[in-house]
Amino acid sequence: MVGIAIGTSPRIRASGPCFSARKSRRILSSRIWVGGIPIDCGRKSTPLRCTRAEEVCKESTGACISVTSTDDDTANSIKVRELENGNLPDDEAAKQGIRIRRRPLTGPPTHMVGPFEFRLENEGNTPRNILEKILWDKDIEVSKMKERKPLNVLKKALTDAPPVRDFVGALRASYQQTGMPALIAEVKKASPSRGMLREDFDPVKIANGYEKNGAACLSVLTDEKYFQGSFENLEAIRRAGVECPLLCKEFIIDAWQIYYARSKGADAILLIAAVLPDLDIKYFTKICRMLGLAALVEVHDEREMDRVLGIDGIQLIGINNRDLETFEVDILNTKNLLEGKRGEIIRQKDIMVVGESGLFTPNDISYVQDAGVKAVLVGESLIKQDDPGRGIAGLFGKDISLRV
Ligand SMILES: O=P(O)(O)OC[C@@H](O)[C@@H](O)c1c[nH]c2ccccc12
Repeated sequence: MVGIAIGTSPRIRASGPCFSARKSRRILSSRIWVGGIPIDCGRKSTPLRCTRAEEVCKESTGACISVTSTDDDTANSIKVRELENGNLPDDEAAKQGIRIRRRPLTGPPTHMVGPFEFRLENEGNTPRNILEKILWDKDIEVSKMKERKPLNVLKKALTDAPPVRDFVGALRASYQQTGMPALIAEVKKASPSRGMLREDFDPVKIANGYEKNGAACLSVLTDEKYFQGSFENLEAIRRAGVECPLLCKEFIIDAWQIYYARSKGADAILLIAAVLPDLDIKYFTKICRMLGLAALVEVHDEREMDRVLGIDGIQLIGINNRDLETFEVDILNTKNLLEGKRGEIIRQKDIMVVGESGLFTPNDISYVQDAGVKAVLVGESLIKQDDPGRGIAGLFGKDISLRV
């Protein structure tokens, strides 16, 4: 049985993962059990399992700890079960067809015991594919960032953020004016699937070139480790006076990241259905609405599309032609997912669909347009050109810039 305390109580007791905290609700130490062996993880917090209830708690406390009510209510008993078996969120995700595990089930493979580093690799702590690896690293990165800037501090910084721009409005306006899919042009230096895309990478220059040549919106990669992007790039582009609304291209797994993106000038964020269960998508889109941000909800297969179509209030769906687990690209995917009943629902709901990835030629653009997309997200084929901005006319087969 697990005893958990909240509010002014200083102690949290748990069987299984064990956390202790003091009044400030900052983690002092954590101990995990690996195969029955207790391992102290030191004073700094290791990534903790964060569930919906905790996100809500963190929203108000700005702290990252695993707490819940002492009341013996339903929420509490769910929480207790989570702590006991340690993998309820993944079970929930699995029911929705999500194969990606958000964190190593048995903790990270490396542990320090005294001066020695031990690597205990097993099925539960070895990522099964690149997407899983990215997310496990992201989880650690985000918990460190949150320690440095808790949510309550971050929220205050929002007042200094540049005003939000209408991302969906800009896409719709461009589509209407040009009769071609609106372009979200991506500022992307490298990717795990394609390696280095552009050595001489000047994000502001590239962004200006895109804007001048007819992009409706821009997408800026902010992940450093795998895409060599950064939040500095996002901020710099906004500060340089680029008017196109900006999508923060990040692996969002925590509400905190949405506030952070906004504080850095984002007008839209990406939510990946292959990673996020429905509850997260609902919760994150709610936060987006609160902050005035657009959410581009990305799907890759029929099941993800059906899940997302079942969620109210989604305005923007991206169909990724690239499978993020295998990196296979097939633009047929866009067509398949828009056929029949799904296409009808999308039209009824007036959802704007964005065709993403693997678009290189005017033929590709008309192919996805015929399939029903009203916007496209393009990175590689533009960024690799000598002049990425001027590459736009080549991609569309005509000049789509209407700006003087
Ligand atoms: O460079 P491409 O093939 O034109 O793809 C752009 C964009 O679709 C791709 O970067 C992307 C789509 N969804 C993502 C999720 C995470 C990182 C990157 C992506």
